[in-house]
Amino acid sequence: MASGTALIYDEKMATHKLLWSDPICDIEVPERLSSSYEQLKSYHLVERCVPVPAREGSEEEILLVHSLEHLEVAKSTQTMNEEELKRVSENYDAFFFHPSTYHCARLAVGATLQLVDAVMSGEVRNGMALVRPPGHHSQRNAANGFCLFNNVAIAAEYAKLKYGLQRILIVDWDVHHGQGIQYIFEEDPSVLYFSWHRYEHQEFWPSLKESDYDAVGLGKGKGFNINLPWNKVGMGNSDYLAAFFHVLLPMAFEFDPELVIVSSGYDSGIGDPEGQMNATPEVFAHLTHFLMQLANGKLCVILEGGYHLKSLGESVCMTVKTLLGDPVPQITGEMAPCLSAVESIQNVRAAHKPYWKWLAYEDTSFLQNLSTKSHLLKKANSNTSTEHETKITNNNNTVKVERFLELHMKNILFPVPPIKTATIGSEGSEHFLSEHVQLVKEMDKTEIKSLVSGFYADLVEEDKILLSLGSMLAILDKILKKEVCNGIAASPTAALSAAVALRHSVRFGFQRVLCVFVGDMQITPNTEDGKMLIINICEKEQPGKTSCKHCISLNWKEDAEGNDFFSAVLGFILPVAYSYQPNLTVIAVGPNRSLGISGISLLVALLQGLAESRIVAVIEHPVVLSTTVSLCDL
Ligand SMILES: NCCCNCCCCCC(=O)CS
Ligand SMILES: [Zn+2]
Repeated sequence: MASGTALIYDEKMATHKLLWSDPICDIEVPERLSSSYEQLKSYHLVERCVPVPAREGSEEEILLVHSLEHLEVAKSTQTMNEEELKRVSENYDAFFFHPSTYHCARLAVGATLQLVDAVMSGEVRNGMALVRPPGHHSQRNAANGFCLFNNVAIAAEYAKLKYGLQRILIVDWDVHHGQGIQYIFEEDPSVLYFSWHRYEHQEFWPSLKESDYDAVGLGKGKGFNINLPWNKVGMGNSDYLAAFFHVLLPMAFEFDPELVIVSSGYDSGIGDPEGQMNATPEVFAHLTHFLMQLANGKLCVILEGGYHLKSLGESVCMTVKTLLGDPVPQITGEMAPCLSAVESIQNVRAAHKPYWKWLAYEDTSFLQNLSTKSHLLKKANSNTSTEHETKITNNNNTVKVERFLELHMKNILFPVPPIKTATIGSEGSEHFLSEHVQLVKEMDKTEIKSLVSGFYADLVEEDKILLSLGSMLAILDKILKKEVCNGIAASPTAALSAAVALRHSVRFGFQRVLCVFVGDMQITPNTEDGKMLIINICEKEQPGKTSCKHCISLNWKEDAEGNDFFSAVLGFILPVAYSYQPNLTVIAVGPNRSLGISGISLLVALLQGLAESRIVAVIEHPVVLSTTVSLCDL
C-alpha cells in the first residue's frame, strides 16, 4: 500500500486576477491560493507532505475535453490589452481573462495531472493540488463561473487513457453545481459524478433545470450522474454527513471506483459569501476520511471554489491533515439533518432507484404526489422555519460568523498523538505491522486482578481469561490517557473483554462510549445510565433479548453481494453512531462473526471518524493481524 500525501502548489497561479470592476467575479482573488498555502505552513502541514511540482498541461491534454476553438480563444488572450480582455470575457457567464490567465489555467491542468500520476504510480497514496483558476463549471467550448479549463474532467479522461481505468468517482462538494463536469460525462458510465449544490428550486446560479435530482445521466450513463440540490441555505454538518451516509457512500461502495477525484470547493463551508451554508471546517476532515476508504486510498483532491479566506484556509488544512492520516476531529452540534435536506436526499434516492442494487428495496411511494409536494413545500417554506435557522442572514450575523471562525479555529488542529496504534503482539509480530504501531507490554496478573475484581470477578476465574483482559486493559489505558490513538487486542472471549472495556472506560470518566459488537454477545452490560451505546450486529434473533434505548441489535445474515452490509453500516450504524457523538469506540468481534474480514476492516476504518479516532478493537484470534493493518493504516 503506497504511503505519503502529495501537495502541489505553484505561486505563479496567483498572477491571474481581475483587472476591472466586476461585482460577480471580484471574489475570485489570488490570495485564495497564497493564504491557503500560508495556513498549511502555519500548521506545519506543508513539511509533512511530499512536494510535487506543477507543470503546464499540454494542448493535447486540454483537447481531451475542450474544443480546439476554445483552446485557441484562450491562447489568443495572452497578448490582449485590458479592453480586449474585457470584451472577450463578456462572451462568458461569470469569467474574466488576465494576460496570464491562459498560462495559469495550463498550470492548473498540469498540477492536477501531476497529482494523478503521483497517486497512480504509487509515489504517494493521496494528495491535494491547490490550483486556480478552478475548473468544474467550464465546458467543452466555453469558460464559465471563474473556470477556463475543466481540471478535474481532464484528469478523469487522462487517467482512463493513461492507466486504462474503467471506474472513476468524481465527488464535487463545492457549493455550486459543476455543470461542466456533468455535461462532459453524462453519457459515460465509467465516470460516476456526484455533486451537491445550493439550488433553492433553481433560483440559485447557474439556475439550471438539469442541476436537479432527476438529472441521472443519459443513455449508457444513466445512474452515473448524481445531483443533490440544497433548496435552502444554512445547511450544516448534519446535512452533509447525511448526504454521505444515505446517498454518496452506498453508491460509491457499490460502484467500487479505482480512483477518486474530488472537485474540492470550500464555498460550501461556513462564512462563504456564495454558499451561505453553516458547515464547519472539520466536516471536510470527515468527508475526506470517508473517501479515503475507497479505491485503496487513491484520492486526488483538487481545489475549486471557496471565497472566505479564513474558512477556506481552515478547511484546506482539515483536508490535508486527514489525507496525512491524522485522527479526525470530533464533529459537534446537532446531528439531525433538516427537513429540506431529507427531502432532497429522499428525492435523489428515489430518482436513482432503477440504477442501483443497494436501492432495490427503496420505498418511493412518497413520490406520487411529489410534483404538487415540491410546489407546496416551496410555498410553505416561504413562511415556516422548520429548517436550521440561518445564522448568517444579515451582516451583523456575518460579524458573528467571523467571531466564530476566529474563536473556533485556533485550537481545533490539535497535536497528533505520537503513536497511532498499540497492540500486544506475540514475539515477532511487530514485523508485520507498520511503523505506526507500538507494542505494549502485558499487565501483570495481580494488577489485572485488582483492577477487574470490582467488575466481573465472578466471571473471571480462569487465568487464560484474566491474561486476555490484561492485554486489552493495557492498551485501553494508553488510549484513555490519550498516549495512543487506537489499539487492538486479541481475546478468547470478545464479549467479556468488551464488557470490561466499556465499564472501565466509563469509570475512567468517559461519558459516551460506543460499542459495536459483531456476533452474538453473551453479556450485555447495563447501559441505562446512557454512558454506553451498544450496537450488536448478530446473526440471528436473540431469543428473549430486549432492545433497550442504548442497546440496539441488528439482525444480520451474510448475503451474496455484501452490498447490504454497506448500506447497513452506512445507512444505519454510522448515522446512529455519529448522532451519539461518542468519545471512545469499542469494536468487538465475537466468535461466530458473520462479516468477512474486509467488512470488519471497513467497519473499523469508518468508525475511526468518531471520537477523534479513539477506537479499541477486541478481536477473536483469527482476524487479529488484518484488522491491525486497517487500524494503523489510516
Ligand atoms: N445574479 C447573477 C449572480 C452570478 N453569480 C455567479 C457566481 C459564479 C460563482 C462561480 C464559483 O464560485 C465557482 S466555484
Ligand atoms: Zn463554487
